[in-house]
Amino acid sequence: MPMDTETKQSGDLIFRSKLPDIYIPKHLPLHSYCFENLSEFNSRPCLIDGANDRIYTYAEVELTSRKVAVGLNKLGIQQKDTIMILLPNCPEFVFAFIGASYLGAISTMANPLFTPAEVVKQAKASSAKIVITQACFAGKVKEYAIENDLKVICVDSAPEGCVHFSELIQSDEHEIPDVKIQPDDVVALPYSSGTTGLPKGVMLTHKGLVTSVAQQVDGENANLYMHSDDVLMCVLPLFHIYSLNSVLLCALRVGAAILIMQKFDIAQFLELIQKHKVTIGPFVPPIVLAIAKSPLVHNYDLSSVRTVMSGAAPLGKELEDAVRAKFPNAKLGQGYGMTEAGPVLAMCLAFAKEPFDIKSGACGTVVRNSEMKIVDPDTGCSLPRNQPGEICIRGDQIMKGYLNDPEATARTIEKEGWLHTGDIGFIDDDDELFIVDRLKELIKYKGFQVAPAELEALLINHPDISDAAVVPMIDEQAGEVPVAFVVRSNGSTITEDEVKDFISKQVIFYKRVKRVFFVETVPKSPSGKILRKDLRARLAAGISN
Ligand SMILES: CC(C)(COP(=O)(O)OP(=O)(O)OC[C@H]1O[C@@H](n2cnc3c(N)ncnc32)[C@H](O)[C@@H]1OP(=O)(O)O)[C@@H](O)C(=O)NCCC(=O)NCCSC(=O)/C=C/c1ccc(O)cc1
Repeated sequence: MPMDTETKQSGDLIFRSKLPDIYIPKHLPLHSYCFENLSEFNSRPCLIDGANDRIYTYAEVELTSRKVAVGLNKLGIQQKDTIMILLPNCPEFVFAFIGASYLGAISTMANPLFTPAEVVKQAKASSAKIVITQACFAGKVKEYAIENDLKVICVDSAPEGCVHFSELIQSDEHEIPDVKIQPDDVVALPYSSGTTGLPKGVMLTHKGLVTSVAQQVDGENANLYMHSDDVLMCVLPLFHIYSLNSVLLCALRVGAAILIMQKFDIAQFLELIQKHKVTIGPFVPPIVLAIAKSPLVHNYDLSSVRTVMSGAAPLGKELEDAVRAKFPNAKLGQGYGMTEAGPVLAMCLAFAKEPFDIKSGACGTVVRNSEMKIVDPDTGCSLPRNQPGEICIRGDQIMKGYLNDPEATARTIEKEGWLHTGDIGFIDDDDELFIVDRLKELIKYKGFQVAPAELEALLINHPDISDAAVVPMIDEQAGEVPVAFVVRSNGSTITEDEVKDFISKQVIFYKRVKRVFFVETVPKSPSGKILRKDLRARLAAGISN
């Protein structure tokens, strides 16, 4: 029976899920919640390492994670300390994250392909006490580790001065310290720039992540139905919240198998789907595009796949339709997430155990045990159905705030608990959410965040550049790429290639500036805010140098 999904509360029009609220055991620490039903699937596969077919059962994963907790503790990690996980997808990522949770410690995750400066910035900002990485990335933190007495743990081999991960696992799991974890304690600290500014530590709590996972996979009619016979493709990086939450944590909760792939390669990807009979594919639009375009797809049997989910960036209707044909037995739909929102705000109801009809182009319906409103960005007034405005969400799943940044937190979460997403969308007559635009500055390259402010700060550091603004440019492969509008210093003849090289040396590949446009001035509001809309309009109109 569909329930009333729209209510009025102190002048606000509030939208809720079509699914009834459920009981969520939000008093449990994240690991206890994930492993609550462990006895039902102890001997089932939990992690499958796609690189070598090694299988870790649920019992093994739980035990290893507890041993790692003790091992970390022996290296000095205590409750509320932060560890940095600087790893591509691999079983050790999971052991480290869950192990830290057992200790009441916090994991901050970073892309191992970050430049040394980017890694050190996050390690410093998060006060990480240990870095867990691969030997080939250890050099990125070597100097910082020596200067700050940080321990570096490597999962493969241990270069001089590093500890081998296997040492952590040698501990006796019974020596786990008896910590009292509060629901509001932080467990994960991903970095995101939110609606404006530089990347900030997003404090996600035990209660927040338990709530988010429950909103997806718990309840009689789960919104994102999965079970212990499912095999999830884990190709999206676990260092971002999409994969960490909607793949790893959701799968652990229901006892599904997680097929780990370290790097996306279309042939290997299709091979792994066929070989391990993957049933659920949480993807992003560039992967959907690769599947839609690859002639290899016809050589593989993809009939095991029953759910194809796309998130982290908008998926065009044509692409959605094109990929539908490739998965004969799959339901295709979108989820909508944002790191700060815990992350899932809306989920496709065609994925429910008792599915609903959905429209292509929608990014789901607001999750249960949660409230959504659409507000006029100018007046702050809430808007009715079919009228686009800023999407706001309220619920136990949202972040506790930004680490050490109460001002940015206050700008993002209102006193009444509403989190502002910076995305513009509307809810239609069938409760489906459609995103149509973005208020926030963020650029999304294949679902990776690029903060314009970060690149602008680097650009104006160059002596030949007096001002700069960075905005997204539409790109078929990546969705968006960062491009820069640059004001040369007096007399400077700096070229586009010189500017690009200057940035490339300092940032990870997806933050590289793809085009540079030289301008006389950067358009700004009277208060000095860059008028990004004007620059985006100039790009759309076709600018040339
Ligand atoms: C798998 C993708 C789609 C494609 O990968 P790719 O084909 O390797 O292309 P890339 O452009 O990413 O990487 C290419 C470059 O990186 C290099 N590279 C690449 N991985 C390697 C490597 N492991 N070693 C070494 N070199 C490498 C590669 O060599 C190459 O370098 P270069 O040739 O110099 O450009 C990749 O872009 C990707 O993982 N994107 C997704 C990012 C992501 O997870 N975002 C989520 C953010 S959080 C969020 O928005 C939440 C939303 C949400 C929504 C719904 C929900 O339910 C929940 C949440």
